[in-house]
Amino acid sequence: MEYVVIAIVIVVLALIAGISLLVSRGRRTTRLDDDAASGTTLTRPRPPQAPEQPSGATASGAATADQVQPDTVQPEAAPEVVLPPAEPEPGLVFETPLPSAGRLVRLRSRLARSQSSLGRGLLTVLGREKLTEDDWEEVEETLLTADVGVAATTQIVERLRTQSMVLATASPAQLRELLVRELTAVLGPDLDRSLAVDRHEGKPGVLLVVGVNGAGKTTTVGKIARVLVGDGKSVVLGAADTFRAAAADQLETWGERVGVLTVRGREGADPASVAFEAVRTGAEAEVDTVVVDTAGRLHTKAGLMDELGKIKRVVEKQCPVTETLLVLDATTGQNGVVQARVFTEAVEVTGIVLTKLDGTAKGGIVVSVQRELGIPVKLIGLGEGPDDLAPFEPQAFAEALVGGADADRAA
Ligand SMILES: Nc1nc2c(ncn2[C@@H]2O[C@H](COP(=O)(O)OP(=O)(O)OP(=O)(O)O)[C@@H](O)[C@H]2O)c(=O)[nH]1
Repeated sequence: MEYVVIAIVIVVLALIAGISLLVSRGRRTTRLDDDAASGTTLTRPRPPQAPEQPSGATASGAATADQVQPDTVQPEAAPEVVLPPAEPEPGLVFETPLPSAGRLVRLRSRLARSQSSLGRGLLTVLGREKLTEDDWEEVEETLLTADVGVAATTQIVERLRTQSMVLATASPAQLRELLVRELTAVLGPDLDRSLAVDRHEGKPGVLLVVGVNGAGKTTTVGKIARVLVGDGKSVVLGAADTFRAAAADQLETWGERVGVLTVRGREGADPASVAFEAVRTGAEAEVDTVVVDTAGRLHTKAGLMDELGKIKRVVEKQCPVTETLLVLDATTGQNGVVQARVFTEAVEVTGIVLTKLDGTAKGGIVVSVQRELGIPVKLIGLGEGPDDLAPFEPQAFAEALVGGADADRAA
């Protein structure tokens, strides 16, 4: 009799284990409300099933944490439980973006609008046989129209003027080379543009992303996640823009595509608590980087300072904020720089992301933004595609603006 009872218990347990395995496999995301601070929910994509995963596809560290561990010890008397194969869920194969190095070169044709107005404009004038005062004025005007700014324009014109003799005899290729050199010089080639996103002293790097709504902030956070995953890092995203519910959905979708966990708040939740939770989760999962998106409502400067200051203070109870990126829309020109200043006064910005450079002929804005704010441009947005975000490289950028035989073909 005892044996019969034991056998029944074993069969029941085996069935329960089988059913729970099926349920967890079928889910697209895992809700972790119990783990979360009040007002916060976490979702993470299910790790891809081995047979569906293309070679090279990987999930970042956090996403693998909830993999189901079926009980491997089978009691002798238990009958075999045959589970039907898990239904493959469409769209759940994680993407592995290419590493970020060299992206600007690959995307240089996106700067075609700036290239034709700035680069070609300058080459046309400087290619003239003998440069008159009118020609120099044209050079100046071309640079100013491209938003290079007065100080840098003066510097470039002065330096070019001292090389008039060289210009007079230069071949088109030499002219391009000279122009690339002068543009590179005003782009701050020696500025440190590395992103402080690595783990340090046993804690993840924390990247705070701030900026005016509509500048492309949430999109940029999603693209940054892809850059980091492409560069082999594990990432957790924090959707601390709780002002607009769609922003969190948007971010979650970006995260899901590359197997990155997103920590989000319920609508209207305290942004600082979401940021705190994201960093706590990232620290526990021992990921490399936690990227936190923030709301950018430009209500009052005091309000903005309070909100960003609180997020930073609360986050830093666990880990220091290692990088604060300000997202700016390149198409807003000087207006954008004025708005940017408010953010730089509210929080210590360590780098600029200039978005929508593909949609403007004013590529010179990189120069003026850096000079006016005294902060290096670290990343540039060159389109709406998921991998249209590139690390900023002064020389490659100057080359793209001036154009060469290859660049002309690509454009
Ligand atoms: N052409 C182009 N469009 C971009 C770029 N970056 C972002 N965008 C677009 O800009 C629009 C606004 O982007 P969001 O990420 O929603 O802007 P946001 O700043 O987060 O706005 P909120 O979520 O309201 O705070 C979207 O249509 C993006 O696709 C870029 O580099 N080039």
